[in-house]
Amino acid sequence: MVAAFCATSGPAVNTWGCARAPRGEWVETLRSLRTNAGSRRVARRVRWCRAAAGATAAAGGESSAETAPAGAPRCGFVSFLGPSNTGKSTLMNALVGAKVAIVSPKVQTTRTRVTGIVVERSCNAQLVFLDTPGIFRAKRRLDRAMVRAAWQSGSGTDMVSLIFDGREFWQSAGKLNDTQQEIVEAVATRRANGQLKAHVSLTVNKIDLVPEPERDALVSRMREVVGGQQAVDEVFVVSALRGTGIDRMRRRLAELSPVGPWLYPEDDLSDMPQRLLAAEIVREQVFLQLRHELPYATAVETEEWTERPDGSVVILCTVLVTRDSQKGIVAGAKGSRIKSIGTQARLAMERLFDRKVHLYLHVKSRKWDENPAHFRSWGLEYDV
Ligand SMILES: Nc1nc2c(ncn2[C@@H]2O[C@H](COP(=O)(O)OP(=O)(O)OP(=O)(O)O)[C@@H](O)[C@H]2O)c(=O)[nH]1
Repeated sequence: MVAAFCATSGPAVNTWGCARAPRGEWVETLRSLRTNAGSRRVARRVRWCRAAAGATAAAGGESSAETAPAGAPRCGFVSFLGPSNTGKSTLMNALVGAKVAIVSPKVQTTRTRVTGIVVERSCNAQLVFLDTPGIFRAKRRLDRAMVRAAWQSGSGTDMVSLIFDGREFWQSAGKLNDTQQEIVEAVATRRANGQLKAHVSLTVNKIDLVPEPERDALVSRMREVVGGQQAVDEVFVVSALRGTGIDRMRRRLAELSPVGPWLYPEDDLSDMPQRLLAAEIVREQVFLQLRHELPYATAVETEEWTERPDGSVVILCTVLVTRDSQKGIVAGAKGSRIKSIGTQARLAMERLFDRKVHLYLHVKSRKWDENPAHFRSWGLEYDV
């Protein structure tokens, strides 16, 4: 039994709040490139991109930055690492100036590595951000795969930024929680034994949720507990949601980027394939609209993508749950919820793809979480 719903095209609305209009060339580039290679492939991919572009500068940020001739182009890869729900995706969207990663108040929203690309003119630098799944104590197979992908994403990038929640740190009276502690210790160990050569920064996010008079003391305390463990080179204090500290952070990361040619066309915002972006947009709406009713193992895949002569596109996405009984939760009474998910997702797609979209949604039950092919399609490893 399949529940189906079609959201036909209406007037495009800016539900994404993009700071920069998406462009046709971007969509073309998205089609021709795939980012979500397995996590071990991140380092290889960075090297391959550099070799393909004829770059000569070595990764490692600061040293090459110091010796660079003024005005030389730079290109830096930055990966984010942090506990769930600390605002990594929101931060990447803020740095890129466009919505390329989905965001929800639910933990573990990000399942795969998402790339965001931006040019920082002041340094003639292109920055490529890798947003990763949050780190948490993983028991289930999908969770384990996500956490593994997050840990591995730092290998081979020029910079790693640990994203911690400032309010949480403030509420715990200046103590790191277990996950933060684990991350700091792992980074310090990897740096000490030479496994991690990247520049490491700590980003204290959600500073808007910390009362103003307390902020300086909080950041000093964070520097103390983290810097004292030889884990980080620099601290950024930001509110990704409000945009505070974002320009400064982007500029500094650009200054630290190695000298070398840009690896993507100037207007590119991401190199995720369109089909994957479409599925992510639907998944965001499923997360936002189901909230606490969301079945754990919900996934979305794009089954069809058909271009029409009038320039519009027909997209068929399937929302996958693992049990028949969960289909009704996603569909809602008389299909009202899936209809609303479809409407919001379509509007977001029209904004992002800059064209009319006819979106069809199906809800199916399938044991997708036991299928290695699904994991691979998201760049995750399947363990047995
Ligand atoms: N007040 C406030 N909220 C924020 C800020 N940054 C992110 N948030 C909120 O925090 C929640 C989680 O944000 P995400 O960007 O999805 O967090 P994430 O770290 O990518 O989450 P995972 O995918 O679970 O790892 C969302 O509700 C955001 O709106 C911030 O600077 N201030």
